[in-house]
Amino acid sequence: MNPLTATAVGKRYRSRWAVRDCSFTIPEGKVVALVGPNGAGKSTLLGMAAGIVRPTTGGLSAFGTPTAGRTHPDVSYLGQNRSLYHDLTVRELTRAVGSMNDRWSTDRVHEVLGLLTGVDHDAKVGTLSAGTRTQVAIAMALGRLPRLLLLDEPLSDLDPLARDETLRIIMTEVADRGTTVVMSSHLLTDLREVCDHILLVDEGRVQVDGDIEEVLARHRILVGPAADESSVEGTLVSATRTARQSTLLLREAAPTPKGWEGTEPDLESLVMGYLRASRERRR
Ligand SMILES: Nc1ncnc2c1ncn2[C@@H]1O[C@H](COP(=O)(O)OP(=O)(O)OP(=O)(O)O)[C@@H](O)[C@H]1O
Repeated sequence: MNPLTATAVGKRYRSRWAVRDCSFTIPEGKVVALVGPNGAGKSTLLGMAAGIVRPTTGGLSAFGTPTAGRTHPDVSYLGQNRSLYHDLTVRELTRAVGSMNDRWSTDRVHEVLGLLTGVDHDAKVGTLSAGTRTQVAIAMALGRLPRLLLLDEPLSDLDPLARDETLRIIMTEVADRGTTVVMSSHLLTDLREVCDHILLVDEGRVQVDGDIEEVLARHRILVGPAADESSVEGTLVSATRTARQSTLLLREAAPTPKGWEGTEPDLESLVMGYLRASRERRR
């Protein structure tokens, strides 16, 4: 059973669609980079996957069960607001969250916290830095022993060292337990380290969905003379142009024409190309 399947799912807030007609399947054991510009619908999608946001149309299912209205027992979700009890100490929080979950491992929480630098178990959660709070929240999410972990911008308020620690914890979780992870972030270099699947959304719709290596191999960056774009074949995603030179991101490009230089994009240039296209469309 796939950890997550979306079938024509949509969410409308008043007259505006935040997510529209999204269909995709996340295969088991994948680490998925959920990327897209601000306001693309990433948090809304994750909220629906966690059963916290109710879809307007279509639906999502986790391990074959519709997610609307409740979080599947095999799913852990870390929202952007982190939702922790600030008046409890880390130790008390671990006990409190444990008492709310049927399946729970305090040992797993301690194991994760033990890998992090300087988390004081007797400190009140509200006194921790935002970055440490995020790490504590990830430890709580892992304490539920999830088979699917949904993380909404888990790296956003972490310094480089804390980001590295957190990515290692996620990688260890995937390697040891085969957990499927869907993680939204704008930090593409960090995502590239851990993710093997990309889901790129823009204006609420899925633009790119697939294994990162395969997706990159389906795209080309061509650099060549601005006056000679007619010789280029393929689906143009976006372009940057100067008076003399064009840089094009293409999908399903034909062989590189004479006078042009063709390379496979890296994740950053691929996503940048799609974001640029999105900005152009909005203009
Ligand atoms: N509770 C809400 N009520 C009304 N509109 C909302 C609500 N939540 C999200 N939206 C709108 O839905 C759209 C998608 O928002 P969402 O937060 O899902 O995007 P995002 O891709 O996560 O953005 P970011 O990268 O900035 O976090 C935005 O236009 C946002 O303003």
